[in-house]
Amino acid sequence: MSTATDRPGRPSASPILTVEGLRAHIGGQQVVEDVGFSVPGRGVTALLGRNGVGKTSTLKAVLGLIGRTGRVSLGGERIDGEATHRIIQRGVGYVPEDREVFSKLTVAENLQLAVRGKASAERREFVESLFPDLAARAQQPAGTLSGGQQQMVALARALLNENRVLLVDEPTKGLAPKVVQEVAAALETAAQAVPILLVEQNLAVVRRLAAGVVVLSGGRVVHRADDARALLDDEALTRRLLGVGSEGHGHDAARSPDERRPPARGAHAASYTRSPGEGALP
Ligand SMILES: Nc1ncnc2c1ncn2[C@@H]1O[C@H](COP(=O)(O)OP(=O)(O)OP(=O)(O)O)[C@@H](O)[C@H]1O
Repeated sequence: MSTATDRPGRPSASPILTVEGLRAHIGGQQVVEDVGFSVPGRGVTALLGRNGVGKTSTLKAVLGLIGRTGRVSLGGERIDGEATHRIIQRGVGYVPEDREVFSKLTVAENLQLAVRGKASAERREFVESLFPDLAARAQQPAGTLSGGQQQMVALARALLNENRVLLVDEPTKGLAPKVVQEVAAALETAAQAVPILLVEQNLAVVRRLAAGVVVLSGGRVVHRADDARALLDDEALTRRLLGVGSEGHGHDAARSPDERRPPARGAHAASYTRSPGEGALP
């Protein structure tokens, strides 16, 4: 069933996903400790933090892919008691960090396998307009695609379904600067149709896409704000929370003409966890 939050141009701002007191463990190790935040019913919310602070684990805990306790609500209804496949059926789309395409299957087969029920013609057209390259490569084995093209397949799979929220884990990781911009553009358009919780290490992409921001450290939320740019504009705070300054990482096109400056060398590819800087963990 389609929902108001799921239709392009008709989003809702009330929280679609709420997480309270979330704790999760992997092999006996506590990796998420008392995490709480909410994802508004529109736009992109960034989940940030240095390497190993629990971002991926938080997404997996929401989906019930790892052992967890706490409350997870989708559109006000508890889903933490449900199995992962039910949570996904309810409309929580997941684009994992490693993309997980079926390499021997074609692009078309990868997309067909992912669709729950039947995608509407409107939705197929929306996805095709976002990723025209995939239609041209429909019969190509997914394993022969570039990393960027595989990322497009992973995003297309999630977008073909009528999800109420998407959890997208490091979609630009390892991609060339030009492809990073293509993936960011696709996410920007996708976010008009479905709210996104985005784990992303490229701060230029965060600046371009994110409205709200949640920062983790040591499995806990250490910063939460409705305005991601307020964090990124605060050089000292960004350095303290993420270990790298935001200077030179900003998406130039997103700045006013007065603010524009030549990008720092490697700015588009820069990620905060690759250059830890001198900031201490808060
Ligand atoms: N399969 C696993 N087995 C054991 N420990 C794990 C496993 N996966 C993650 N961890 C540990 O859980 C903690 C959180 O990892 P997680 O991948 O959630 O962090 P992250 O913030 O997403 O990191 P990154 O930015 O590097 O992807 C880390 O200490 C990590 O070593």
